[in-house]
Amino acid sequence: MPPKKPVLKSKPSPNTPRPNWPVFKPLLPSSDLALTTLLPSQIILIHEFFTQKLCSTYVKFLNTLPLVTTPGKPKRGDALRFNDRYQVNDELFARRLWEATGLRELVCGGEEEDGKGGGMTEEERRELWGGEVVGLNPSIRIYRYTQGQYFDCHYDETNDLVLATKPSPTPVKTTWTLLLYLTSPTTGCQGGETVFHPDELPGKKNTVEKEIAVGLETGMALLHKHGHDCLLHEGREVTEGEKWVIRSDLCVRKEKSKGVFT
Ligand SMILES: O=C(O)CCC(=O)C(=O)O
Ligand SMILES: [Fe+2]
Repeated sequence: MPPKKPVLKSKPSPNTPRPNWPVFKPLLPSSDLALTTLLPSQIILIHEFFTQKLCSTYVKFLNTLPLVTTPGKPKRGDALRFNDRYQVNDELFARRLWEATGLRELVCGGEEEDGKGGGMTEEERRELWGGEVVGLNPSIRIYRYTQGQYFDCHYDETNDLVLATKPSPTPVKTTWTLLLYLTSPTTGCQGGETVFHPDELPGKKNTVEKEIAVGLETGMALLHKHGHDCLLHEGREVTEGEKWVIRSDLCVRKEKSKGVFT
């Protein structure tokens, strides 16, 4: 049996103060954004989710945060990642990223589309996203990769969370990873592709025949399914310049059946 591939565990740090994030301006009108399927039910892209100008504003701002270089040597079973990171629990920012950018309409369908946005029915959306998407994971992770840094092959795991919604909290689980790239070759960053690999785990039905390398594009968002169906993937080594990423996850409502949340 091949060795078990590491799973990425994310630990939010509850006491980090909320950063004074720049406003999301300028953005393209949400009607100009679309979900582009790269691999059905697995990898979806949103080109120009952030404009180039907004990305450059964010990179300048994120540079002022106290990023910490992750140690080259992970704990047993953790993925080897080597980058500079900042992690904060920020429900407000997660909500803004969900509501003020057009992401919610893209994922859940807009009102004007009569509940059938993007040609998908309500049922198809639930099937695709793994339930009713209610927002983004408040655990916001910022990555900076400089020359020679990378994120080794791993799977992203599902997390169970409780969102602090009003009037009552909402139990959720994460189902898809969101990566928002703020830099690319046009800003002087070479390498750093997110690469999905075939994997040889016995009985794993969600795999790819050939590797899929997604090149960086300034302002592009990438969504990929995680948890049980996660594809083996890596953040390839950056060979020049800096790669900046904002990471969160889609959260779906946990269904309560027979008194148990699933
Ligand atoms: O930076 C990348 O391209 C990949 C990041 C990643 O895989 C993760 O955050 O789990
Ligand atoms: Fe990952």
